[in-house]
Amino acid sequence: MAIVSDTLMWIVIAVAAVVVVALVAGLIVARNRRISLEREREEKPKAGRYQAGGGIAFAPGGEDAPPRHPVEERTEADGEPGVGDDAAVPRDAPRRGLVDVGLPEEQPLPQPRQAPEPEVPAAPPEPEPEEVPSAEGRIERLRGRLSKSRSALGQSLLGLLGAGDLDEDSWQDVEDTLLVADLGASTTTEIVQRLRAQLSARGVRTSDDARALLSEVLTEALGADSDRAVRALPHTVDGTKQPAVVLVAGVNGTGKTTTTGKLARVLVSQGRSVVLGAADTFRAAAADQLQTWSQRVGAEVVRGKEGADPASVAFDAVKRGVDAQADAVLIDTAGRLHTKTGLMDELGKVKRVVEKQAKVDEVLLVLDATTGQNGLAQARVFSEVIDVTGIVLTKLDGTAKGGIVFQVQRELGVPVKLVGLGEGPDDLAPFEAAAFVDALLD
Ligand SMILES: Nc1nc2c(ncn2[C@@H]2O[C@H](COP(=O)(O)OP(=O)(O)OP(=O)(O)O)[C@@H](O)[C@H]2O)c(=O)[nH]1
Repeated sequence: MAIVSDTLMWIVIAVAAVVVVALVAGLIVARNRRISLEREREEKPKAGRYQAGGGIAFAPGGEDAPPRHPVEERTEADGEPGVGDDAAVPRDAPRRGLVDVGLPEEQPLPQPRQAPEPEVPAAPPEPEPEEVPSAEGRIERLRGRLSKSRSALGQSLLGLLGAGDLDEDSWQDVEDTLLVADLGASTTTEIVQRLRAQLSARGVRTSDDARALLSEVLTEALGADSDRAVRALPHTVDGTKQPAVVLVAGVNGTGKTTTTGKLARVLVSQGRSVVLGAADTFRAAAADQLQTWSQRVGAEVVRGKEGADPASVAFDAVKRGVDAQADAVLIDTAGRLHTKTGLMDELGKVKRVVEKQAKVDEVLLVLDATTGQNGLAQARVFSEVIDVTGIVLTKLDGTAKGGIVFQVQRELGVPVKLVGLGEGPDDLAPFEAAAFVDALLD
């Protein structure tokens, strides 16, 4: 009897031990599973091979954060969710699911006024910013205005290349065409070499092929991806808003004042506040001309007495811009021959004096496209004195020498940022390599 009860007791103990072991093992497995799931969840966002396709878009701070998933801004037009979307309800679905939206806090109803407020004299109406055509519109204009350059460069090149196999004489003609259009010797040699290599490699036979090749080679020679943004927007220094300072320089009559006025017009039309500095104190008419522009576009102008030190006028303009928290200060300087050392020194001084209180963000050298090779000599000297950051090529509407763009950029390493296409207030366009080449070849 005792033996039977002992055996029973051992069986019970063994079963209990097996149950305890099974429970512990089960707990450990369950715990491990949970941990591994959490790890998986932690590691997901690393997305190892993810490569962003485009640059980060920035916007000025201080604005209300947009809703996290603004349905109306989703780009999927075909009902498929895009990258980054949650399981989006397609645009064309009859009903969207529930979306959490923030409700505006209850506002107290406006109380009727007890007593009429004292009358405040009405402020004079703000001058309406004049409407400025879009960049696309300007490029269209560029197409139209470049007719002369077109016949000189694009059409002759297309005629030559589209003719099929080229002999040495024909290549000589291609070279001459590029030289006549002011592309300069080194750019011409480089372009011809590339054309020769590609023409046979690609087996170019039709005029469409020739056009595509020419367009590619010329666009590349212009540096399609150069940074051509004009630094004319404000920035912050030690928490304080600083206007962008733009210095406009060049030889006499290239179009500095006109370009300064046109640029101010574009900025003001985009809601920017602009102070113009009339640092051309040689010619009273120049300051008057800038003042007229300022009235026309709704910008403030700072000018000195005739014959005043241009550096001090420029200094005052920047000071005014800083004090008034303007967005940009555009300083128009007097025309000067690059060969006159004294005048070039004076220009260097203007920049140095301005920099005592604010960095000069953009130094625009205005070149007259009709002056061809001479423009290059000017650009070199100006660049040495004031460290040019961008070129404005004016009067492209009246020249067959648009090719100077290639040379200036190549030799100075400074991008052409703007082009002048006429005397009108809207005849200033951004320079875009592909569009420019298109305009040459169309
Ligand atoms: N066709 C054409 N004319 C232009 C263009 N830009 C300026 N002009 C004209 O060129 C002339 C000289 O322009 P300004 O702006 O006075 O030149 P500036 O460089 O300020 O002259 P200075 O102060 O004397 O050195 C004016 O008649 C302008 O209307 C352009 O892109 N195309």
